[in-house]
Amino acid sequence: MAKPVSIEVWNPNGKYRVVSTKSMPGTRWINLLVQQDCRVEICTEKKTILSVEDIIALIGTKCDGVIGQLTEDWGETLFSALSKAGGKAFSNMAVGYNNVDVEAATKYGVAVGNTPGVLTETTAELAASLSLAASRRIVEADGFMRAGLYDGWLPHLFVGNLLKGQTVGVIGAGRIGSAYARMMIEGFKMNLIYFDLYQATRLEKFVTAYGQFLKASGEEPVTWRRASSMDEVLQQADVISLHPILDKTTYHLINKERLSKMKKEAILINCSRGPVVDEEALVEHLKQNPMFRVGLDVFEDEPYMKPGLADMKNAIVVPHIASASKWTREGMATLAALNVLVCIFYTHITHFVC
Ligand SMILES: NC(=O)c1ccc[n+]([C@@H]2O[C@H](COP(=O)([O-])OP(=O)(O)OC[C@H]3O[C@@H](n4cnc5c(N)ncnc54)[C@H](O)[C@@H]3O)[C@@H](O)[C@H]2O)c1
Ligand SMILES: O=C(O)[C@H](O)CO
Repeated sequence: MAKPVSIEVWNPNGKYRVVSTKSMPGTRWINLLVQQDCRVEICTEKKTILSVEDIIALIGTKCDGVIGQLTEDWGETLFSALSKAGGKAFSNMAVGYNNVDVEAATKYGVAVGNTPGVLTETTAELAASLSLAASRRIVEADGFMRAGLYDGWLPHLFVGNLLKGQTVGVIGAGRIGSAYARMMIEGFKMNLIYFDLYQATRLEKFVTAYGQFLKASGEEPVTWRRASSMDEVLQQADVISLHPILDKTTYHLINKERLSKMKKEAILINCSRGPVVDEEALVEHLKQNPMFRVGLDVFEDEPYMKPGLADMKNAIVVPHIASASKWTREGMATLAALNVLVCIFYTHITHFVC
């Protein structure tokens, strides 16, 4: 018998039972569920990452739908438990769903949802922030000031890279990759090179039009190029940002060999998923190339960092906060609740991951 898990309950007499494995920002998502006659149970256990056993205890013997988190392992065991409890719906509160086995969900008749779109700009803004922080060495310089080491202006003090006129490389030019590219092009007049399995037509049209606008204003126009291989991006770009999904094709997409193809003073940003980068190889590369810089929001063995990474001055590390704006997090919670409601009321839906 699994240990009971502490919960908070809304609308105790609701007809449908919906469980959220975490408290989520705002109340709109709770109100939406309550208005549709759901009893909402929110896990209040003081534990950041719930185990499969904890979630089985939360699901119990009757559960119509669950809102879960990217830190949880939604595979065969949980979908089988949810299905046994009469559950028809699961939504990840995330756009990435590499923690969800969609095939297993389909086998047990549970529809799966995710939360795309509402986090696009917020995530792209963090990638842009990390790009700026890395190029102008902001975190290093902040540490230097706080340590009381500043004793006057010097021509060589914290010299970084100018972004204007340089090339931004985007790997995975989907929603977030394209939004990031626009920020870097519009904001800093960078040229674009990108690699994706599909053509990013809207992005290309935007850069063409912006280039024409700049030219008409007497400025140097920006340019774009769709690379035929990822290596072209690695060799040519000054700042490279990773935005693909995590799957078999993108696991360790950046490895020792590929790092060696990048410019010595390049900047690498990862706001996608940790395992897209071979983090051990990255630590070694950072040690060998002090002018190479990285900005990381995600880690291979999250929440841990590979040995040595925390000591590297040329690395900026933040704890998976790319989608962490109030508007976005409330939007993700609302979308996750709507996903579950749609699946409870339209039971023929099997999956609609976007
Ligand atoms: N750090 C965070 O907090 C955070 C926030 C949001 C999203 N994410 C991650 O970002 C990912 C992308 O989100 P999105 O909304 O832009 O998704 P999206 O589906 O719009 O974009 C992903 C792009 O990657 C491309 N792609 C897939 N395989 C590829 C490959 N092998 N090589 C090159 N490109 C490839 C796809 O064609 C697509 O254009 C999510 O799956 C998630 O893992 C992280
Ligand atoms: O995939 C996602 O949505 C992020 O990692 C968290 O917002």
